Order: sequence, then C-alpha cells, then structure tokens
Amino acid sequence: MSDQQNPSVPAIELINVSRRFLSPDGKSFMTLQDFSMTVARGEFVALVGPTGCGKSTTLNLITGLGRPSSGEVRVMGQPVRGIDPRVGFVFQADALFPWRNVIDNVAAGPLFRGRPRAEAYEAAHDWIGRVGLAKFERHYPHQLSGGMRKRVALAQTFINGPEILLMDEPFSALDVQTRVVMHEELLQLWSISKASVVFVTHDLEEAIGLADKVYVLTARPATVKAIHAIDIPRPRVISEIRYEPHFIELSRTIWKDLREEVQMSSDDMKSAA
Ligand SMILES: Nc1ncnc2c1ncn2[C@@H]1O[C@H](COP(=O)(O)OP(=O)(O)OP(=O)(O)O)[C@@H](O)[C@H]1O
Repeated sequence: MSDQQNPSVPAIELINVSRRFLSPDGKSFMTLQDFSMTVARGEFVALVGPTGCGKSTTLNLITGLGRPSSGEVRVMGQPVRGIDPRVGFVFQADALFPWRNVIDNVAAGPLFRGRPRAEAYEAAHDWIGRVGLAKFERHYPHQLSGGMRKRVALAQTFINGPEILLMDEPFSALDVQTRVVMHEELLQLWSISKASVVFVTHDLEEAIGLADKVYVLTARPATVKAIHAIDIPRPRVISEIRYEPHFIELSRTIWKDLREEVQMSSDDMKSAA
C-alpha cells in the first residue's frame, strides 16, 4: 500500500519547519521557527495564536503556495510540490464569482476538473440542497446574506470532495448567531466528508467547539506552545456545549497559554512602533 492510501500515514505533517521573509526595508525575519504539526486522517485541528504570528503562512505552506525556508511539509506522506487538487480552502473573503448565480458558482469546480456538464450541475444541485439553499440556486452573490454566501462557499468546496480542508477565519465576518449555525453546518458536512481540517481562528470558543485538537502558537516567530486535546464527545451541539462546565474549563486552560503570547505580541508591536 502506498503512503497516499495508508490510513496510518498522517494527512498533513510539518516537520521542524521554518519560514523566513524579507521586511519592506530589506531585513530578513522569521515567521515560523521549528514548527511541527501532525494532522491525522479525518482529524479536525484548530490553530490559535496572536495576530501576525504565522497562522496563514502555515496554511500557505500546506497548499504549496509557499515553501519552507527549512524543514519539510508533507501531505499524505508526500512532500508538497505544488497545488494539490485534494486540498480545499475556505477563507475569510468569499471566493464566489459575483457575475455567476449560486448554481453556476457551485458547479464551477467540477466543470473546471473536467466533469461532464450534466453531472456537474446535478452534483451542484445536490450540494446546494444540503446547505439549505435549494430556493436560491438562481440568486447572485450580491442578493444573498453573509451567512448564505458562506453556505455557497461550503458547497463550492465540499462538492470537490477535498481530503484536506484548510480554513482561514472563514466565519469571522459573520454575526454571532449566524456563526453558530455555520459551525453546526460545517461539523455536519465534515462528519460525512471525513476530510482532515486545519482551521485558523482568533476565536478560542470557535476552536474548542469545532476541533479535536487546538494548537496554541507562540508570538512570532511562531512555534507550537501547546497542544490541547478537546475531549468533548461528538456529535456536538455548538449552541449548547459552550455553557457546559468542561467547555468553560477548557477555555480557561487554553486562554492561559494564549494570553501570555497575545500579551508578548502586543508588547513587541508597541516597541517596534
Ligand atoms: N509574502 C510575505 N512577505 C513578507 N512578509 C510576509 C509575507 N507573508 C506574511 N508575512 C509576514 O509574516 C508574518 C505572519 O503573517 P501571517 O499572515 O502568517 O500571520 P497570521 O498569524 O495569519 O496573522 P493574523 O492573525 O493577523 O491573520 C507577518 O508579520 C506578515 O507581515
């Protein structure tokens, strides 16, 4: 059996990864340093850390958009060498085509991948139904609410059957109630898809509610400060678990780690200003 198919080979591995950038004045600085992370197949990992520490950079290395300065990044046991069709993304900004209606947006991925038109549209119709937008197939993005656009983005991503899903603050622009609805929607889709997820967020409650593991990153250069296993049973009802004593206890413990780094990062920014 090849590494690609072997379920005991992790979906994602970052092994002692460092990433160096040049600042606008030409100085070199480290964003990630000796950063190691393993995401098992079907695992949901959340990354939290102070602003600017290197969370999006980490996702870029997994996508193949960026390359590590040292260390290794592997997807399904193989070194990352470029954009991998098994990887799906959902970012903070919508990636919807404003000139296409909902069904054309959702069908775009399979069409691009060469699926026959009738098949692509049938799958799009199915996915739009699954995210609760059956009555909105002919609407254009500007005619939808922020939450509805996110549902389209989820359908647009899951229709391609990603084995790995990278999410960079996907729900941060939504109001609190819509976010909770989207969390439940995402968990539902994820439980069916069995994708391995890396979810970047500033919101600790969001991280705990969704993830199997929460990685706390240090202030820049980011390295792993702590890994917290979230032993809350699934399926989870996000709107309810956040009031449970164990959830509050986890929040308190993880925030203790995170707070120190947020403080350090804020002090660094002030001294650099
Ligand atoms: N291509 C690049 N060239 C130069 N510097 C970069 C580049 N990409 C990122 N950086 C810098 O690397 C650091 C980490 O950026 P990154 O976007 O990964 O942080 P983040 O943790 O995702 O931030 P936030 O929480 O604010 O979204 C920042 O100082 C950023 O300015």
